[in-house]
Amino acid sequence: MTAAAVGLSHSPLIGKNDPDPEVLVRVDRAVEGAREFVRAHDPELVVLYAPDHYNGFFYKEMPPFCLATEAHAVGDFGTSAGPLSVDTAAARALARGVLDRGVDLTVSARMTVDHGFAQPLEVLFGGIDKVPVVPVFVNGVATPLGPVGRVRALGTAIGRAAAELDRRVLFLASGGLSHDPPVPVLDGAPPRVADALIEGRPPTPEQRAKAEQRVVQAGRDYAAGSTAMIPINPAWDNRFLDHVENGELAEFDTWTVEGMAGEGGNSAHEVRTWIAAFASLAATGPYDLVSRFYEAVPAWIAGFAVATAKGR
Ligand SMILES: O=C(O)/C=C/c1cccc(O)c1O
Ligand SMILES: [Fe+2]
Repeated sequence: MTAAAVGLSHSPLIGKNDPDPEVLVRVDRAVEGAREFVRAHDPELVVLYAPDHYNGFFYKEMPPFCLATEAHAVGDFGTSAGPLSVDTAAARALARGVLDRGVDLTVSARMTVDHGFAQPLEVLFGGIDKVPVVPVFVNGVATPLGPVGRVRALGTAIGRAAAELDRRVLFLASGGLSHDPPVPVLDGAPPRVADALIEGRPPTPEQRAKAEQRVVQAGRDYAAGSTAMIPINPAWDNRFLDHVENGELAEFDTWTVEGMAGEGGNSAHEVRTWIAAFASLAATGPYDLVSRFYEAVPAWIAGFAVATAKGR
């Protein structure tokens, strides 16, 4: 089996609240490098690990992970709406393989996903329906969260199961690194907000537009430094990338939920997608990092990273 991995930060503020042109040039160059890497790998299957931001998963039932045998995107923040081209047979095989290896997994036969899934597919493949994909939701937003070691176990089990498919696979992670966007929190939320987070009633277009405008404004405030949000933490982000580069994934088992939020902000847990993807690649054999890019981009509320790796 030939396997590769890409880690890619997402931000719904890309194109809506952009940083200085020289930052954009550096990011674009890194993203184009990832596109070339993916083109050269020419994956027959993409296993996409991404979080959700209360568009598909709600507190009525909030699984730590969920693998989809079918999925459609809501089209938030201007990303595409509609079905992803899920490889249902491969998804079922991976779900079976994960459960057989003793890792509990929720399966969805109709998963709703947001920009966390749609953006990396658009950026790397030109659309949400261009490549056979198995979407895997990894909760990185809605506390309480379990130990990071369980994410690594999930990624390892998926990697081993994927190896049995005997296809060229790309493990793709969407999210992170350090960042603290104004995603609502259930704890202490006013009853109307709590009800929305629990029940997940679809917002009206007006409600969605208002919520998205709030995030855009937060990006402006973050960039201006006039905010109480936890700052982007380049030292923490680079420590994270060092461990990924060196294949020291077991190190993340010692990281705590509280420590990660304290150092990297409440959405730093999105790095769980990276841990899952690189654990999947590591489960197929030793890997080498091919490229690594990092830049703190407050306008996007993102410790923005792009990394590519392939099995030896
Ligand atoms: O409000 C949301 O749905 C998400 C916002 C956001 C902002 C910046 C970086 C991210 O990873 C996000 O999900
Ligand atoms: Fe996010």
